[in-house]
Amino acid sequence: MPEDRLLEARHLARHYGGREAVSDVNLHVNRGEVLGLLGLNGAGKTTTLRMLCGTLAPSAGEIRLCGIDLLESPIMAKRQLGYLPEIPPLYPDTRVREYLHYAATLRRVPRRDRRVAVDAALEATGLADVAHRLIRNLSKGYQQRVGIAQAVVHSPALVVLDEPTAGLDPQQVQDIRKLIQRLQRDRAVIFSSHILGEVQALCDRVVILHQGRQVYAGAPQGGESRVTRSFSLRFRSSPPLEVMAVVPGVEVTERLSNGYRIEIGLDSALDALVALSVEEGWGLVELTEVRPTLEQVFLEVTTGRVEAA
Ligand SMILES: Nc1ncnc2c1ncn2[C@@H]1O[C@H](COP(=O)(O)OP(=O)(O)OP(=O)(O)O)[C@@H](O)[C@H]1O
Repeated sequence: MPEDRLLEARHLARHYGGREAVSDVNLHVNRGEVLGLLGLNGAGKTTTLRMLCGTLAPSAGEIRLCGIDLLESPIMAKRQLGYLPEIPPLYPDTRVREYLHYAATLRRVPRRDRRVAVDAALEATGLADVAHRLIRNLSKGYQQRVGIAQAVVHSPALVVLDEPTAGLDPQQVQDIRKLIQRLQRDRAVIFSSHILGEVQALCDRVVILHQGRQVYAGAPQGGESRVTRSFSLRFRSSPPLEVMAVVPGVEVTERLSNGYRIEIGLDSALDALVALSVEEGWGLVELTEVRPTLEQVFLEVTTGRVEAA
């Protein structure tokens, strides 16, 4: 495993009763990176993040945090990460500094280091001016910052944030996004969102989950690692749709002038199609891979609609 790899999860799965909520999710994040987990409500984001953080046991799969196996050495592995759940674990009747001091104690920061650790977390999250205030009296945006401060008070290498901007007003959303970018500098961040633009703006890499399955892993611009690949084909003498539709492993998704746009699962299907074209004398003049944008991938998997690239 590369030295800078702070988290690696392989073949993660989780069932609730007999129902599969997450299946065969593989992801990693390196130091200095932000990884975005994108998906609609119910896609499996929270279930995945809870498994990564050791608060929910996977039904299958393995997780390594800074090289430490989470299932074999949970206490040591969990020291490496900070976690902000979807509902921040705040005590509204405590003051910000008092609460962070408590969080540092829970995180086993040595007593002599706690004041410095709390000051650093207050500073990093822009809370120094409200350190003496009751959490109950803070705005939702500031309460979310307190939630992030408790996740970083023990200086973890990896920070996991579950929908950190949900329910905030546009200004508060901007503030939290800037904060995520600052956190990334000397550690790694994983956060979940159902907002495509947010993930594109903040992330180095994106994983899209849909109905518990990983349907995309790659760059925020899109164009990589899809389960199926898309090609446009043009012919001198285009075969009829009925003929194209029965080529094994090839799915026609759009009719083009003198050709088709197709989806294939395996490269062998493409080889077979090219061979057939030669055999039948269709005169294949163009074969181009169509690399969809992240927006197209997201739309396609969430609505079942294929948009022209
Ligand atoms: N404790 C549970 N028991 C049974 N089913 C659950 C449980 N937790 C989640 N699920 C189901 O598992 C699926 C994935 O849920 P999960 O909360 O991980 O999705 P999500 O992408 O985080 O959605 P949201 O954005 O709404 O939180 C959903 O169908 C959900 O109803």
